[in-house]
Amino acid sequence: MRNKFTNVVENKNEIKSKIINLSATLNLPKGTEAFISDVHGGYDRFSHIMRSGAGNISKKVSEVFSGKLMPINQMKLSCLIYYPSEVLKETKNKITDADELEQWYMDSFNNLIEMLRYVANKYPKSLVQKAIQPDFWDITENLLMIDTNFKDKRLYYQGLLSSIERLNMADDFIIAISHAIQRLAIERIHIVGDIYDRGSHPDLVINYLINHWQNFDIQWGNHDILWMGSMAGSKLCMLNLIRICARYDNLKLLNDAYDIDMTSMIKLARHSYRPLSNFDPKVDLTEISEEDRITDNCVQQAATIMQFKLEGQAIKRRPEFEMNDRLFLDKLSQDKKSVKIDGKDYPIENGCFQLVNPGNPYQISHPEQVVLIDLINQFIHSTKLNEHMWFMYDHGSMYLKHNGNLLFHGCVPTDEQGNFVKWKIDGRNYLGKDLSDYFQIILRDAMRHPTTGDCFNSDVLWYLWCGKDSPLFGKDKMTTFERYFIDDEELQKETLNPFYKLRKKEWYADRVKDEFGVEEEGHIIVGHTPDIDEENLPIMSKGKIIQVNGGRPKMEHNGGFTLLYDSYGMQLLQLKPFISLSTSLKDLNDVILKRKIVENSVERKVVMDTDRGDKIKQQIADLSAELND
Ligand SMILES: O=P(O)(O)OC[C@H]1O[C@](O)(COP(=O)(O)O)[C@@H](O)[C@@H]1O
Ligand SMILES: [Mn+2]
Repeated sequence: MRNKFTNVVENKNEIKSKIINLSATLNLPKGTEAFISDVHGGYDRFSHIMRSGAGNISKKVSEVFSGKLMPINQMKLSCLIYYPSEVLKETKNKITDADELEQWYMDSFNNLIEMLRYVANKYPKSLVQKAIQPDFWDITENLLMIDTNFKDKRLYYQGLLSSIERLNMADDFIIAISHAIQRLAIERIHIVGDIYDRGSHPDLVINYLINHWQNFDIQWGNHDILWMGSMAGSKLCMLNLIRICARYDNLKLLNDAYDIDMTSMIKLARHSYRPLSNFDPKVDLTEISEEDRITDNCVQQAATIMQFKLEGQAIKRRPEFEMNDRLFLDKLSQDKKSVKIDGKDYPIENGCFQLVNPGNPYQISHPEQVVLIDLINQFIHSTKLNEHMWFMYDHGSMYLKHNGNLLFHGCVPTDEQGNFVKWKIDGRNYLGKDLSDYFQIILRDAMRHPTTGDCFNSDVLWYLWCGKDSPLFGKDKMTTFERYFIDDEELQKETLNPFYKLRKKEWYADRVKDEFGVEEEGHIIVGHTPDIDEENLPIMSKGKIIQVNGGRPKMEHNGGFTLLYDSYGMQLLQLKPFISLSTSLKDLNDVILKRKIVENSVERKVVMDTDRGDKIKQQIADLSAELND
């Protein structure tokens, strides 16, 4: 008969076994973290990086199969893991002989299970189970546990595999195992900003994260702010966003992904503007229709002019932003063919100021106002946009401290001497960490209370996009006007904040680390600036600051840099440029061009040394206290 005493003992045993499991987890090797940034809507490339475990899968394949598989077959196995459905389809087309195909399935099963066993050994069983499609868990668990060195077990193992084939589950099983390997190859993914703009599918990047990754975080980039700000009702964020969408032939994205109907804008643009060469979309013009080119071109003009008008109003409303040098519409000559800057006249190339009223140049015309109201209301109310932007908010921050490292997209605004710059706003000075915290509070408030009026929050979010003391922008000015209309490189130049020179100095890196409370061994990991060359190497101040970046789409020499941080240390990976999925499959293209060790751990790092380890230790302490009650 059960009594109270038996229950207490059982309960205590349960607590004890939890403590034992948690303590064992503390000694597992630290999981691999991947840092990537500046995705810029390039979904295919992003998915290619994710599927390859940011380069970690081919590394692990070679660890497991060196000496057993030829390099070309290792590469084939990696590709099967990255793109199981595509490779399966291609293989079935290529191999027509039934026995040969069966052999291929057998080899693939064996190799995949071996890989799964290898990547799973860092995780407790519960996490491995989470990574595997539920209906395949039982079989997978059995296959993982079997030691094929024993003859009986080998027969059992082969039996399982042939039943999978016989029951026509082979393809689904291969796909499920490959996905599980993809997931387990990286424990946590950090996206160091700029998921949005320029590329055509930031929405798919977010959907991918929603569906695939439990473990990731986002540090917002300047471009992400445009999207979150638009949802919060900032018309300036929205106009910049629309201008960039038109500039990269992505207007369709607004309708397809976010149900935002651009008809009113397109009508106004096509009615009031004629195509001009400086507004042609920045894509291969032979790949888009003439209709789309004209629409992109005219919408870009309409959005640009409305942007300059509303910017003028904001600059005048907020003298504390110190952006008077961004006022141009009141400096146009009467015929609008030149502009006076610092007392000098510059000819305007391809002007489009027909909707600018010389008597009141920053005034929005009535037809423009109608379009603005229509669009901003759609942005605020788009269900999908709200879902994605809250997702960005909930998983994101201005900066993050994780496992001893500090992550942010841009910079800490600094003067030439290395002192953090004070930004005076609302009667207070903010600098360094406080400045970033301040922007985060404003963003949260703005998103919670969307409003289309010319409010303070919206103005601050626009400043975060392009103001000189914005930690996400990190440049002295955004020369959009000059770059569209004035053929003068000097005027078009945007100068980086001194942070970017100083970050090569160790003393300065230490100053930033101190400001954010980062420990001695910690690193600072940033994104944002894509220009990597001899002058600007990605590993700075003896590895204290590391630059990751997605590179520019289709750049031939630079596919960007990602960083892996595993139990053995940190490695910076230079990626091959991503051309397209079909090229990668055809050429069996891996992602990595070069690897560079940033740091080797003296001792292999284990979960105990990580933030997750701290949480587990706390859980153990709580359970132990319960035991002693
Ligand atoms: O490449 P585009 O479309 O001309 O955009 C250039 C603008 O983008 C910016 O570089 C900001 O974008 P990034 O954050 O990707 O650098 C501005 O400084 C610049 O004015
Ligand atoms: Mn950026």
